[in-house]
Amino acid sequence: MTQPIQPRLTQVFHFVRHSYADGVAELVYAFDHGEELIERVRFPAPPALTPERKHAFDAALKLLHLIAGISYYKAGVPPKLEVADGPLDDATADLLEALYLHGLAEFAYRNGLDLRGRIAFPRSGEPSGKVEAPVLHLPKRTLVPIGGGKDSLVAAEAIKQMGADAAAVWVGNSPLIAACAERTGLPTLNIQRELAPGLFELNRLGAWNGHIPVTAVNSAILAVAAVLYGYDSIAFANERSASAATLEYEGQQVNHQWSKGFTFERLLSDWLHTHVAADLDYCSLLRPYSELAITRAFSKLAPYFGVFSSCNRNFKILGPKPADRWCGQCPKCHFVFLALAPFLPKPRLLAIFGRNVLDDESQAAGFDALLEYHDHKPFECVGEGAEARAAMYALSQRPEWQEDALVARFRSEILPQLDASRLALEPWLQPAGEHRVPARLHAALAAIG
Ligand SMILES: CC(=O)N[C@H]1[C@@H](OP(=O)(O)OP(=O)(O)OC[C@H]2O[C@@H](n3ccc(=O)[nH]c3=O)[C@H](O)[C@@H]2O)O[C@H](CO)[C@@H](O)[C@@H]1O[C@H](C)C(=O)N[C@@H](C)C(=O)N[C@@H](CCC(=O)O)C(=O)O
Ligand SMILES: Nc1ncnc2c1ncn2[C@@H]1O[C@H](COP(=O)(O)OP(=O)(O)OP(=O)(O)O)[C@@H](O)[C@H]1O
Repeated sequence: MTQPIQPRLTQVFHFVRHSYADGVAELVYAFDHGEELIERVRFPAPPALTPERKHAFDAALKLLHLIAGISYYKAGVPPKLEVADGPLDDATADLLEALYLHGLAEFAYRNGLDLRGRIAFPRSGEPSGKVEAPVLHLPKRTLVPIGGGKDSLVAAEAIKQMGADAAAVWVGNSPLIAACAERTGLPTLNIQRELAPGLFELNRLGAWNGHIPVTAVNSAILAVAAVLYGYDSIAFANERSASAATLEYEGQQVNHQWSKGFTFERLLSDWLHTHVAADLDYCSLLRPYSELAITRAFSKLAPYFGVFSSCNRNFKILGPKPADRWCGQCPKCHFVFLALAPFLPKPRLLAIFGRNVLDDESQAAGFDALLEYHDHKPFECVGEGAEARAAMYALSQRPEWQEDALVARFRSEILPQLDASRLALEPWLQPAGEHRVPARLHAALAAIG
């Protein structure tokens, strides 16, 4: 019998092989000479792959193998990476090294590790990355990923408003996401993802564990899906605030949401244009918008109020799910409550959450972190500190909120220490900054503002 492997003591992480047959992709990894770790991604009702798309499909699948490996690599972070397929061109290695370094920055920070200089994918020395991949004449339709929260529903409604041909797509088996996707009224596509069971065993044996950039994994899965089913665009719902770091540590920015940020969006969209198809666009429809602009847009989408949730406790793979859609205790519950409050009648908001989080003194520390008051922003998908302060300030000026415990505390204790000229809500509602939304979807972008 082979001895179980001690992940933290391993020397090499192997990208062993990947394959695809009958709608099932198998992604295989191993540490040293340990047992194979096999992740499976299941694409429902797969159409036959046309010969014109085969090359693009293989390239997208290979990237998925390399990106999804991050869940397993992090268990041991060994010094060497080996790719059985052979070394990578520079553009591919650059993309992966950026993803593994920055996408695991929170993981490294919280585990007291420094991954700088440690992550090197084997390189062939081939520059590539400049020449466009062939045009595949993909059908003009859009995959709209649904995450169960407000952001993707705002994006889905904007796409519907412009009358674009689109499907609501999600990865995994969350019934909550399924209910949101169905509520959009768009055709749906549900892709299943099974992590290698061996990962949970490695965790039990004391593997390194922590946050991974899951949006990158979902993005790579959807790139494969776009080629397989025929979609020319993938329109995520990643907001402008996602590019802002959670904290800075020894000169390195640590961003919980790195793979939701604009740097990753640019890297992946360029890579897809040069390695998969010149007419496959990857973008975020919400990139120019702050969280507050998005919550304002969402406040008009009442049909979703009874089905959506941004509370990530709903989306755990293992263990029990919370009894309520909103746990009311976590940073996401705190932030979404606060960010919706300026735009919804108070009774409506309390009905969504089933409680008044801002009138609960036991949640003070959580809100302080959101406001970056005596703490840094939480490691979660929440807006910028200045954005949270603007929302809290707006509530502190409104009679219906002023007396609630945490708003009253803000008025008396925190507000006197702030520069009042920087607390206006209005500037946060204006679109700003770069985006990668292709021209044919610009009408959807405009529908949000
Ligand atoms: C749902 C959640 O927040 N999970 C994070 C949590 O995981 P936990 O151990 O409490 O339970 P499970 O989710 O059931 O995971 C079990 C173990 O499986 C491994 N794992 C899971 C998914 C995956 O894609 N890769 C994995 O390796 C991992 O070892 C788990 O322990 O804590 C974990 C450790 O900090 C996080 O890794 C789990 O986060 C999930 C990957 C996840 O889906 N998180 C999203 C809700 C999330 O954080 N989204 C970010 C997007 C950031 C980005 O750049 O993409 C956001 O919304 O800001
Ligand atoms: N399981 C999933 N399958 C496909 N896409 C997903 C999944 N989970 C999240 N996403 C997508 O990743 C992006 C970021 O997710 P995020 O959780 O920020 O959005 P959300 O769930 O729509 O909104 P909220 O910020 O309220 O949680 C969104 O485009 C979302 O649709």
